[in-house]
Amino acid sequence: MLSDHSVRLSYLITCALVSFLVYKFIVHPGFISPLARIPAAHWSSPFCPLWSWYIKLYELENTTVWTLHQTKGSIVRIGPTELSVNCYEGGIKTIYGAGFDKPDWYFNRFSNYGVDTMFTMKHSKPHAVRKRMLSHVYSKSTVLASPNFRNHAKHVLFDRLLPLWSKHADERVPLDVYPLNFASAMDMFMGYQYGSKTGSNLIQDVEKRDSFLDNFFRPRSTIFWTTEIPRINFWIERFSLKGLDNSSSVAIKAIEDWNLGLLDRAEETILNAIQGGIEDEDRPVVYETLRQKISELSLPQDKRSRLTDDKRIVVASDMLDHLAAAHETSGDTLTYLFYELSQNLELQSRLRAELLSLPNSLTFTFSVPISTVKPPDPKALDALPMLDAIIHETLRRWPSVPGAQPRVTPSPACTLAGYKNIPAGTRVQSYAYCLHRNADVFPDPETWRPERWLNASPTQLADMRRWFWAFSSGGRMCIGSNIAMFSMKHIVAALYTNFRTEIYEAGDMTQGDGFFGGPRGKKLMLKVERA
Ligand code: HEM
Repeated sequence: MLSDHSVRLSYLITCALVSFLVYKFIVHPGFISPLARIPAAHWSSPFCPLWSWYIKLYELENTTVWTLHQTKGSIVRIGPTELSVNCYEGGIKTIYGAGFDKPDWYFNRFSNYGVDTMFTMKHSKPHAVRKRMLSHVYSKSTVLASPNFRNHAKHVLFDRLLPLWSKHADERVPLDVYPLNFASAMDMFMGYQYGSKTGSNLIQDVEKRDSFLDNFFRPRSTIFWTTEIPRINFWIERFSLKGLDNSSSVAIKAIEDWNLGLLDRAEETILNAIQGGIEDEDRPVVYETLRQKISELSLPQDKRSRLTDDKRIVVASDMLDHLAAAHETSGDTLTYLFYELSQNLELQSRLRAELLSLPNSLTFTFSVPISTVKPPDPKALDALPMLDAIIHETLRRWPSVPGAQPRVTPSPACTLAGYKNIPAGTRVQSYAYCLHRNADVFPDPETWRPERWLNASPTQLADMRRWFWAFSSGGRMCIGSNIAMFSMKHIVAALYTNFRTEIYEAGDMTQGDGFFGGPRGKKLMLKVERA
């Protein structure tokens, strides 16, 4: 039998515990925390993350958060310690401009081989070291002046892409550009990354393309669990239940192994180059740069040294991240661009006139040997206003990374969107999907209208540039934005110099609601005609 004392003590302990829990999980987050003043997305948001998990799991996040910003203002509390911020001053300028750290979310979702990439690094100091290694190779001046890129782009366009489109035009067979655009973006990028010989040829090798895309997209079905609630997956794996989806692990492993194979071939190219030299086109520009910086070799004396295993994996992890970043984002952008342009023949004619005004236009015929083709001056191509406006408008209306880019507030507390004392450790995020729909900056935001970039006053244009967030902003903004823009410009210029397109059959073109945002229907069949 328990004594009266023990009963009273147990009673007191229970009361204290309940009071503590009520205070910690209800009173403090709902009424005392500085976050309590911020409009809540849902009545439960201050107390538990279930609502936030729900909109993510069911792929409703971007659209729901945008609806909330329209009614509740530029800052909304999505979960107990999770905020969405949709403004420039006190918003993206503070969060991303000041370089708030990244949460584990990035490592959980984007690390390769179990090691960090530049993209997944949490803290700004190690990130800055890695970024310094790569910023030169991805700078606009380097990309525009690169003999590798110039020769490789000519090869991809004139040997692979234009002949394929010509065949569809001549035989009047509709072309599904959805998978092809991933291939075009990938082939363009990987020549710069690993060299023309080692890089992919997914435009022509359809079997490899299908297998790569299947492996690449398969883990998406479990991405919510592995990134938002990784502990659940961890415990399931621990109890030998094989994780939530074993086929995802198999797919990830296949891609990681493929990338290691490419990396080893690029390594051989560098080691062999000491004897025979190396063609510009075959130089693995990005790989060679990072390999050299990571291994701290001082070429050419140490050119024969191989990377140690741990350094090889560090380089491989970043290389895989870059090729993944390059093909999906640019592929989706090209698909939406073709979708919009194919509904506007008049704009196609204006674009074609601009492209044909280049001193060396990208005109293609089967009878002209590729060795005699002189591609346009990179700076002249880059400066074409209509081409630039069409790509910018596509990235605005259909940003291929529309979703949340989470960061963690620093210590001491900060002010966001006019709300003071936001505690350290709060997850804060903005969405290109929402920023790009600000009607004060982009009137009639749902309409794809490239002219808005051409006709804006200098003040409007400055405002549009501040709110244009397709590549993010600040120290963690996309390092590949220049090569992405330049690759897409080459592809669009080559195709619309030579062809006219109309939609033959489109799948559901509604944008996927996640971090990435490709068309849900995964199909865009075009009718292609010679211009
Ligand atoms: C249309 C094409 C592209 C778009 C729209 C795009 C968009 C973005 C965005 C929004 C971010 C920031 C994401 C975040 O912080 O959550 C980012 C980061 C990044 N992107 Fe891209 N990207 C594109 C192409 C590329 C290409 C071609 C590369 C190849 C190098 C690349 C490599 C990266 C890397 C390495 C980061 C991480 C940067 C860092 O943390 O410092 N991206 N990209």
